Amino acid sequence: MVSTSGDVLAGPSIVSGFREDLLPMADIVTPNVKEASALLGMQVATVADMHSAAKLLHNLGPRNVLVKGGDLHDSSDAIDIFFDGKDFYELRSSRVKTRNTHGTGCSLASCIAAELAKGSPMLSAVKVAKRFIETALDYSKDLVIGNGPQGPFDHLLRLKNTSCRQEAFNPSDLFLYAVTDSGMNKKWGRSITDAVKSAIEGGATIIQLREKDADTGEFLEAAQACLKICRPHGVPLLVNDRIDIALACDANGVHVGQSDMPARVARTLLGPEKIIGVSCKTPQHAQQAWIDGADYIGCGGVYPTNTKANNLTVGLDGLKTVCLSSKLPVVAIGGIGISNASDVMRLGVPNLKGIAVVSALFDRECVTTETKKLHAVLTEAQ
Ligand SMILES: Cc1ncc(COP(=O)(O)OP(=O)(O)O)c(N)n1
Ligand SMILES: Cc1ncsc1CCOP(=O)(O)O
Repeated sequence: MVSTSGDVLAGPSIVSGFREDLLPMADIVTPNVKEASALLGMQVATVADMHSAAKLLHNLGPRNVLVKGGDLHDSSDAIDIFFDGKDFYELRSSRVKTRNTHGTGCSLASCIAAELAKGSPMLSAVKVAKRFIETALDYSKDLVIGNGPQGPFDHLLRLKNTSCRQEAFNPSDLFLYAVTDSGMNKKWGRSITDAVKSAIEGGATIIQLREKDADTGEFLEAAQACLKICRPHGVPLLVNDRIDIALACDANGVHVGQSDMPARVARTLLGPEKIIGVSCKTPQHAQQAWIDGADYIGCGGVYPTNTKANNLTVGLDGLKTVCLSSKLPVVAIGGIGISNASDVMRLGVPNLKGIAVVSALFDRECVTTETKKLHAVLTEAQ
């Protein structure tokens, strides 16, 4: 109805057609703030207005409403308000600085439709679409095409040669998740790079650097060296807690806890392509992680552990409850090793994708041997 550039594309008769005929039939309506203003005859200029507009538009009949706030430039994030008639969700993505925004609304709506056709629930479809648009905007932000105030963005990025870009997150990478510990490596007289090399040799599918004692310079150097080991094997490397280190070395992503940098802020800082994991002990944590744009959650301690002091044990029941409430893939953590890994994997919840382990790999003499053994147990339990 009103393009991102502000051009009015539909006159009054079309607006009333929308209100009276189309909206009552729609599963979702996705107006930008100018379109919401035109449909409702009110000014929609703040996030609070977007909430009111979503509710008023919902009263016109569509099952779901997404009011898009990309044109509200006073926020550093692009904030959209999703309303399903019951709950409001504030969906954020980082604002990509570019003039190439022509076609974003149509692409977002098409992407939602495609996700729905694949069987996704509405809110998941909206979230996937929003991430896709953010990625495409970032991908095409520097294109120079035409002379107008706005340029087109390139939504065919996935069809192009993207070898220089990071691979999308694959939940099956969570299968055997090795989390390093500087104290344990010191105890066994090995460097962090040797520890990572050995874990990969044994079959670890993703690595997290959890270096609680390292100072910043030392941590960065270790992360850079570990990346050189991980990349050729296609094993993602995540950094525990330290968004700055992940950014500085261009790691694949981060893992954050409930008292660390919120995942929503981490997403803004890291952009759409990096992997973000969040520690969750409750369904509420899991719901928030999903809203905040995380890629997976780590749930535990499943069993008591000496590796993390004062850590609450949630047990297999707690793990199952979190998995069942989570829309994101889950990796179990805490006290897991060869003797109990199959009990965890046989929990019977499809989004439980693997186990994350510290001491069962690194508080051992031979990391490669222990990783191989654990890999075999997991494979058997699949
Ligand atoms: C995969 C995974 N899950 C959970 C954690 C725990 O993270 P956090 O709660 O931030 O605690 P610390 O690791 O920082 O002590 C994790 N690291 N990895
Ligand atoms: C970091 C962390 N978060 C929850 S439990 C835990 C420690 C896991 O270590 P281990 O595998 O040695 O029990």
